[in-house]
Amino acid sequence: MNIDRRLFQLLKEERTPFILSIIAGILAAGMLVAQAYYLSHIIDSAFMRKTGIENLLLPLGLFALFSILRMAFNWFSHTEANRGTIIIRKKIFNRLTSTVGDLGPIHAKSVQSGRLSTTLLKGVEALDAYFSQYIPQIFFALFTPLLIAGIILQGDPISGGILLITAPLIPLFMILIGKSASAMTDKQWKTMSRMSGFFLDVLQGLPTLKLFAQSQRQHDAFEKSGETFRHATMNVLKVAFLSSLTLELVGTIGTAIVAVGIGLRLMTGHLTFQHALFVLILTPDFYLPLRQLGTKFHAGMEGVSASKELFAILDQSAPSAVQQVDFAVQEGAKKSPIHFSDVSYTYPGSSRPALEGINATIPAEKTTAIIGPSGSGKSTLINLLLRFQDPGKGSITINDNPIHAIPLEAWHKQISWVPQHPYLFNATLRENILLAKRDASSEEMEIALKKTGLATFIKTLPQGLETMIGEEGARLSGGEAQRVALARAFLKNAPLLVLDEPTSHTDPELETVLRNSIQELMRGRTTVIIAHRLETIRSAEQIIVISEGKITQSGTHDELIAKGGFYQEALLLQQESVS
Ligand SMILES: Nc1ncnc2c1ncn2[C@@H]1O[C@H](COP(=O)(O)OP(=O)(O)OP(=O)(O)O)[C@@H](O)[C@H]1O
Repeated sequence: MNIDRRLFQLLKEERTPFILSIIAGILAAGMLVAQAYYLSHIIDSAFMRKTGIENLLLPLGLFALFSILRMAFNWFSHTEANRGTIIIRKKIFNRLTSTVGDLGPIHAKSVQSGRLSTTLLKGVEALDAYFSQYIPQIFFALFTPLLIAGIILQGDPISGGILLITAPLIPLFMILIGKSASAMTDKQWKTMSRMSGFFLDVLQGLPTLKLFAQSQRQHDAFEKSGETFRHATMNVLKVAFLSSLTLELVGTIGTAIVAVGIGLRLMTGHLTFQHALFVLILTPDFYLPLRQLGTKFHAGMEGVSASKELFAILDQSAPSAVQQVDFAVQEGAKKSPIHFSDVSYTYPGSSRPALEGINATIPAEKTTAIIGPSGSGKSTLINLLLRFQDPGKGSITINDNPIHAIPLEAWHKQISWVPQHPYLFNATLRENILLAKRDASSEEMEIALKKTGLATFIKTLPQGLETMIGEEGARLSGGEAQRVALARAFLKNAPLLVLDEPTSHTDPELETVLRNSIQELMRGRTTVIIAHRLETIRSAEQIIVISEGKITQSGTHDELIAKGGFYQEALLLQQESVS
């Protein structure tokens, strides 16, 4: 993977602002030469030839004009480069978020969230210096010295020759130092993203660490990780300073040689004062873009290192949609059963399938309860139905269409999902509920709140529906969060309902509210529920028993009781625990 080529590809897609930036930068270089010419002319006329002020007015005016123009071109050049960079940043961020979205929550869970967020936010930010500074500087470092050398060569071949001989030393040193700088910046970036992942992990697991008296150990580990990062950063800085020093040295020595040469020829009368001054003014500006290229190279390096992780995300192919069936025209789909035909799924990196040879029919507008021991594959089955992952083998069809041929958004519109631990955003309660239907009317909202028993709870909140509920719903109990998820499902009013029945709420009053809400929600919908309560299981029109990734039993409550096996045993256990 050639990163630079891929970054250039991004640049090519948004080239206009960069072309404008480079043209403006080149015009600014032209203004610089004109400025130097008029400055040397003014000084020569005023001090050597003692010209009257009236004859200096025009050159002074032109000098001021070129100075203003140079500033304007430089400003425009920076603005355009920044504008282009913002467009690229936005584009790459959108591509990344849509790839992460397409890869689904299973992929997001499999990577450290701290590391992922560092890559998405800081990684994209790190591209700034690469595009807005380093790339335009490559062109300025090529063009400006050539322009200046070309002009100096015409009137003073010796100075021009010195410039042309010393100039290549700068890129040469840059290449030599750049190689080790690149490896060090890579290391620094990797250490930083690893440290972010570790930090978030520790932060999220702090209560657990405290309970197991492990917080000091983690603190030490974090300190060690910080030290590694400090070390990596110092190494990068050392190389950057060494590089600056070398480039400054070449520039200064080159300027000094030109100055000595000019001085000698001035004394022997081989050069006019004005021309000598003109060359002396321009010489530092000959080296400046080359030296700046060195500095900007180091600033851009972080972007190159970050882009390796960014492209690694973009390269992960999202599950492919075979043939996009227009779900909108599939009117009958709402009332159609869903068929699982020989479905198998193995998690990436796992040697054992989580589901194997699943054949089942989910009847339309009826309730199917999924039961089975922990780790048997219930959630995996639900994830396949939700298309968080696609089956490795076999197919899931509705109305004769494989569900993965339906556009993902259209499929998700048909489903309400109520997980065990619903995700709540750091927003108001209203915003969290309206996530299901942005344009819900106040009547719809009222009904959803009433049906989930949230209406009474909201009255106890200081700001009612406008109360901020904190990150991951920090201010809500597990039961309240579940009710928010149910309210979302009521608002969405989708024909397919996928539920993971709550297990952990002991308050009998709340349990009755939740159960009644769920029962009402299930009415008239195709429901798949990972069921834990006897009552829910018993009232389901179909029960599917999963064990070790396979369907071991299916049927109604009475049928399964008659057959014996896991269902009957689990039922007996539950009854015993209740009594
Ligand atoms: N992201 C994952 N990567 C690898 N293996 C996984 C992943 N998620 C689940 N598994 C494995 O797949 C199998 C089925 O897991 P699944 O979560 O579907 O079980 P479950 O029946 O829902 O369990 P529970 O009732 O405890 O929630 C288990 O062996 C589990 O270890």
